[in-house]
Amino acid sequence: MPPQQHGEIPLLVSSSQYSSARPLSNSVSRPRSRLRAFKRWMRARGVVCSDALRLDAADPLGVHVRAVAPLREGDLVATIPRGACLTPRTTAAAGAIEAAELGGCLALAVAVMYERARGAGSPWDAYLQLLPERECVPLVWPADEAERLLAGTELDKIVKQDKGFLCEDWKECIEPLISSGELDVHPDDFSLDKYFSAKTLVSSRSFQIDSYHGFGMVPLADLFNHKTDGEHVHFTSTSDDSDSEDHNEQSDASADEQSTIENPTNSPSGSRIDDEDLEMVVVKDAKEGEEVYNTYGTMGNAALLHRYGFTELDNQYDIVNIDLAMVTKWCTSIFSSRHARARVLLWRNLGYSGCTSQDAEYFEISYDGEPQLELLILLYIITLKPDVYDKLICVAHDLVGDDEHDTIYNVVKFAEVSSSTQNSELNGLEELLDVKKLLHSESICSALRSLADMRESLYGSNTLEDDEGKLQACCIVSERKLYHSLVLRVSERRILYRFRKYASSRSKTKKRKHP
Ligand SMILES: C[S@@+](CC[C@H](N)C(=O)[O-])C[C@H]1O[C@@H](n2cnc3c(N)ncnc32)[C@H](O)[C@@H]1O
Repeated sequence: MPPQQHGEIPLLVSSSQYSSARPLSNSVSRPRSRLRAFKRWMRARGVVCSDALRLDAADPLGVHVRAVAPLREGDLVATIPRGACLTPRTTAAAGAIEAAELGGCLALAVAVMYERARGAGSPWDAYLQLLPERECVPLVWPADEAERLLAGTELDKIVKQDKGFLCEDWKECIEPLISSGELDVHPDDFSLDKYFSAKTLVSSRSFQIDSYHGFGMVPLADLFNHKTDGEHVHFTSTSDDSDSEDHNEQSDASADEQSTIENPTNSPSGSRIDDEDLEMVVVKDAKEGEEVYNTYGTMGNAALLHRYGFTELDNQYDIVNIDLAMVTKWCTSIFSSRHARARVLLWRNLGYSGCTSQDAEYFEISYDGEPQLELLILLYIITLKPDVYDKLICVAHDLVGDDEHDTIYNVVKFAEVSSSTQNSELNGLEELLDVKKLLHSESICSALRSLADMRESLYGSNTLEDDEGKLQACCIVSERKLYHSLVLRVSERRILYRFRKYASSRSKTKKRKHP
């Protein structure tokens, strides 16, 4: 078989099928009659959906929205009263949520569990009936499957960590709520399992509404599928000047602090309430018959799979990370541990660091295989000759510039002058100051290739071509977890392929110019 063109694999199904594919189990629980009931519910709750849109519940795919007439930029296609949204403020559990001082996504998950438990008695029953029991995100995949399918990927270990944190939240916040008796719910309706299910819905379909409501489920707005850089509509508020609420918000705590809508009315508890309707506005024309997409933000496949349970082929926002721990491991395979510690320390003293998340520090490799500048600088410092390093540590503080580029310019200039003077081999000022070239020396490029190999080895013994073959043979609908985990693996390994190519081409260019 000829090798695959990296970065391109054929779509296995049509793009509209791909966009809204759901496992069969969901389709069984969401027949079209539920869609009809939801439309009646929308009318009763003042939710207005333009006649130019059609809501489709195509079995076995999920709900998606289609244009039945051409849509033009600026068209208003939906209005949703804030009161129709299910939020920690609008739920009948609002008092208990406030008393327990629950906030953010946890508060919304309680609201969802509570209204689900009320069944037909809930004002959101017809809406909730339309939602899947749970979104197929890795959090709710069987543990052994998640471990096997995500091994080596950016989501490896994260799912286990998530589960740990959510179990803690449940024990600390939800169990006491059940035992307090304040909500008068059956414990089964607030079980850990139900909490996980609610969390998947919150992570995949909630929006930050405003400072009064916080996170909420926004009926109708949450029926649009996502397309990276290809959305037709934005979710917004008439009073939201910043236009910041155009996508589903994430479940991380930082999202709690995001800017919200200015509210003109005061609520009893002091917050100001905005009563203007939320809106969906067309931002890009759509043809009759086209699926109408929203955007959930620009993110790589790991984030898409983590929060929403799907991936996109050839996603330009994809990245692969190389842990600092992996860099030090590579370093100690060549130099001593003392060397590794000292060089990392100097790098830090120069004001550099990697990206951080929880307890990990890492470097990003972009979609086109380019490593983060901080990694190149660290490798430059690691590979400095001992005498240059000795001189550098004495003046490190004086070399710290206004930004990372200033600093690296100062450091490289100092290091090159130090080594060249000693060898009496100055190559001329121009050569000295070509920082980019100096950060791609043969030794640094060789380190990059070793790091690519080390990162690649995390995927196990099969090759990228093996994964590509499996992906082509896999069914997006009946093998959803396998399909999306393969897209994630393949996308990441293609980045590593480009990363290796990047390292090889840089060192070759340098060799040709300076034989
Ligand atoms: C906000 S909902 C969108 C409406 C959803 N299709 C439904 O059936 O209700 C988000 C979920 O839709 C699905 N989805 C959205 N965009 C998708 C896409 N481009 N490809 C595959 N699934 C997508 C994912 O399951 C995601 O968690």
